[in-house]
Amino acid sequence: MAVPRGFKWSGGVLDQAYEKCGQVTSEYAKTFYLGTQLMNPAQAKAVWAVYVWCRRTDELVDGPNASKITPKALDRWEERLEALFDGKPYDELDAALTDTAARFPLHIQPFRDMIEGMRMDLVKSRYETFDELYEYCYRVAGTVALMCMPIMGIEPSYKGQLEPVYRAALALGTANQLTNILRDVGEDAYQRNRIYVPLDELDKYGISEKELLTGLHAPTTGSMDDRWRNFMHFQITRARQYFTDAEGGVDLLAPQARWPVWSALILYRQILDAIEANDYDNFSKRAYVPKWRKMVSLPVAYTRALLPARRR
Ligand SMILES: CC(C)=CCC/C(C)=C/CC/C(C)=C/CC/C(C)=C/[C@@H]1[C@@H](COP(=O)(O)OP(=O)(O)O)[C@]1(C)CC/C=C(\C)CC/C=C(\C)CCC=C(C)C
Ligand SMILES: [Mn+2]
Repeated sequence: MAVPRGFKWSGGVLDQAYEKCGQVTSEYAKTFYLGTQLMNPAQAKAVWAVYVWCRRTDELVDGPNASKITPKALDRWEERLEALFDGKPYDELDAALTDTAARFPLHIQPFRDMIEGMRMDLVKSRYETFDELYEYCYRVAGTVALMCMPIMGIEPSYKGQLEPVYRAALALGTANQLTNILRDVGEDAYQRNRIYVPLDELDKYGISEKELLTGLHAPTTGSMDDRWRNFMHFQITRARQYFTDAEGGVDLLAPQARWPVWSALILYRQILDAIEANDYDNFSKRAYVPKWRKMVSLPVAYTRALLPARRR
């Protein structure tokens, strides 16, 4: 709900707004939420505010009202973004992000870029090449890394270039989104007529667009077609490479950010293992990481966060 002109966002109202952001994060993204528990309270609240803005942005094109969303609605959402960075939030959840942007050196551009990624979803349902897909991954996921970096911070004793750290951060966003895409191939094709995997790569493996839209089970056995297995093996190898590229940057983050980021990295990467374990059937099965495996991964992530690479 919009607030009256001139309303002052302060104290209790802001506390409530952040509390709501925390609730939404814990409900929709338990692992991210858990990760924020190791940060100091100001950082945790800031990540919740960013999370909620990202979730609301994604909901515009993927949520229950998605079929009614027009480019105009995204223009309006972008105006709200500009206003909230200008200190004039529209509602209390926006106000939490306004406050976050005043406390941390957030830049507005990754937020704008994410909206641009959602605009792509409104008009584009096929990607010809990996370069095109990479651009989409940057917009909807690499941007998340850029939004979070100023909140998480860099290891204080690190005196090197920032570029490798940011490269690693972008790699993690890309890896996560490629993983999302590989997990959801069937759902995206059947329910949304969307194909994110590059068409020229499908073609290289002798797979047509039409086959992908109907599912690639072998007609006699019902198991996966070998062309699809080989194609998926290639896609998974590339996604794993992005996770590996991200690893090098985690030790360069401020100590309290390392555990959450290792957790996100290790847990998301396991979705790729789960796709393999399903014999690459991402048409009739949804790859997921069981709760017990998540629980085992958290101490592993913690140990990695404590031990820099050279002592691991
Ligand atoms: C040096 C180094 C490695 C630094 C780390 C930098 C960093 C913090 C990277 C985080 C990268 C990250 C978590 C990316 C999220 C990617 C993602 C899941 C994007 C989703 C897009 C669209 O997906 P789709 O519609 O295909 O999928 P669904 O079926 O809808 O899931 C998004 C949904 C875009 C919106 C993103 C979010 C809602 C998640 C935002 C998350 C945070 C702000 C929390 C990050 C916090 C921690 C602790 C990592
Ligand atoms: Mn989505």
